[in-house]
Amino acid sequence: MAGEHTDMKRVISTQDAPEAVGAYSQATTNGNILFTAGQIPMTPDGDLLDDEDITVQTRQSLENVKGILEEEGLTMQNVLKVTVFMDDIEDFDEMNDSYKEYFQDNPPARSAVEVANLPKGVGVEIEAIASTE
Ligand SMILES: C=C(N)C(=O)O
Repeated sequence: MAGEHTDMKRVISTQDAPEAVGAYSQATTNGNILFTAGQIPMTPDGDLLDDEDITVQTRQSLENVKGILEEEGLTMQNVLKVTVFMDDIEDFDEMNDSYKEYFQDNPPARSAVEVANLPKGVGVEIEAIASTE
């Protein structure tokens, strides 16, 4: 039947990424595809790295993405699409250098954009869409 849904939405929760700082889940999946929330440079213990340079902030954001994927038995190789939000596009090269550490071969599609402000005053926020297969 058209519009029939066979896979239910499921919320993913892990201690390997920071708790949500607002009304959202760390990630959701329907069993085929997984969406992470935008990950900011906050450690799983809740330490905010907003004063660190973009290299460090990018690494922590991606460590959080990685932690969420690992909760589901996935790796960064499962990632299909990434969106990187920065509060200053001049940070692009620095962000990209750290980013490359996580996606060496066949990197996912990506959009990288400057936005006016990010939650908690951080410099970067990164979200990912991954295949669960
Ligand atoms: C940090 C977020 N992902 C949010 O506030 O939606």
